[in-house]
Amino acid sequence: MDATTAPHLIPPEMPQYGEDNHIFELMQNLLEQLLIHQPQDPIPFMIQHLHRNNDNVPKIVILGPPASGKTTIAMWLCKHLDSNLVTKENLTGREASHLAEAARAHLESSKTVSNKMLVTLVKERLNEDDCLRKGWILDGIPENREQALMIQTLGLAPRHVIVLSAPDTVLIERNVGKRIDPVTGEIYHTTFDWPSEPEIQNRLTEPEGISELETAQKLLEYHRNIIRILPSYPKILKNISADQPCVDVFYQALTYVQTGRRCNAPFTPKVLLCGPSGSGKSLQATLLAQKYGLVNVFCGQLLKEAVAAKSSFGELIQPFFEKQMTVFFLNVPLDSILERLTLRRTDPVTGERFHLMYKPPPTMEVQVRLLQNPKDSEEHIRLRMDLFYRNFGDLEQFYDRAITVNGDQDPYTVFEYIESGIINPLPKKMT
Ligand SMILES: Nc1ncnc2c1ncn2[C@@H]1O[C@H](COP(=O)(O)OP(=O)(O)O)[C@@H](O)[C@H]1O
Repeated sequence: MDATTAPHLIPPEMPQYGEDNHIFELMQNLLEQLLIHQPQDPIPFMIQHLHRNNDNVPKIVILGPPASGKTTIAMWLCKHLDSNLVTKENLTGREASHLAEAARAHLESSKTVSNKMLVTLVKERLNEDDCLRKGWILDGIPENREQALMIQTLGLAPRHVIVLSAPDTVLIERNVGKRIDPVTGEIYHTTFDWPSEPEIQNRLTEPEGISELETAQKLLEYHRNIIRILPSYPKILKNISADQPCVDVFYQALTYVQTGRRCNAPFTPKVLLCGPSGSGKSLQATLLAQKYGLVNVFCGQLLKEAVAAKSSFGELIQPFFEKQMTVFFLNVPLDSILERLTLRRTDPVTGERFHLMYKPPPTMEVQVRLLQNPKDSEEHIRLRMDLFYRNFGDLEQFYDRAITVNGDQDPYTVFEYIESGIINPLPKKMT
């Protein structure tokens, strides 16, 4: 809708309040819970849910072939996030649960636990107080599509699903070296992760089913099932290569689960692009404005307009500027800027812009009439660049959350960086 013809003037503080306090997500979560649980009396249910204040606890599923490191990564994540690890083994091993007792009996007689039994155990566990308060990490569950659908129907929705992958040959070889500490449950490896304490070394046991043949059989089954599970989680999946050191896998998993969930709340990105002239600010701003329907405010132009109209434009837009903004600094070395700007030309007849290297004029006729802006001379560019960097020192201090982006690459790669920085503000700097 055209804001100037809207029947009411909506003060910018209103949507801003909603965004700052995550009102949309809060309401959406409440609605989701109401529809799943369908309480007789919705109001006390909503009050109880709000008091519990657990909408943001970890709800993570880790999937992957045998020996991809699911349990190792899940344990590390649990420690780091202070959450609860839920595995098939600890579900069936629970002492206090009649259901687990039945599952154990079943396991002993037929070597398997039915889908229904496993999912009911999952439901029982995830609804326990510690899982409600601190969240959960499901390791290797669901194992097949039937379980995935049953879990979904129960309203148990993970926020993040991580899929570890590695070539079968690596996994078969890796699994043979797996060892378990029977006291702590920690997982070790004869080559990759051997404990230094002799006491632990001596008590490590070799788990069952890790021979080459057994792992190969499990791998076959995994590949058959996984392609039918993944379509259940189209928007929350993250594939991570497990064929790299454990710590690298862990940090990628941690970064993923710590990034905010992409939510469809109406959200207005507020972005400030800084960089010397020629660094690609205008192009990136235009791309962002097109994709997100934003207003592209060219500061220079804005100031000119404000002066011309003698309006208090500044006052009007101030509330937008004072609030949190994501600030990106486009960093491009002087040589590239010189190449970009000194070869820039304008056609005085049509006003169209060309670049002698990247966008040459279509005909000789156009080429001979092209003009160069005097400001695009090397001397002028060096001066402006110098001025920018002298000022940028302050700017960076002022916006301590500024993200530095390498602007010396193709514009769509730069755009992807900026976009992911807006949607999932990362703690790390992207360079
Ligand atoms: N990225 C990795 N690189 C090398 N070894 C690993 C890696 N991840 C796990 N391991 C080792 O591989 C074995 C299997 O790991 P585990 O976490 O039990 O896998 P899963 O739960 O997927 O079967 C363990 O001995 C573990 O120490």
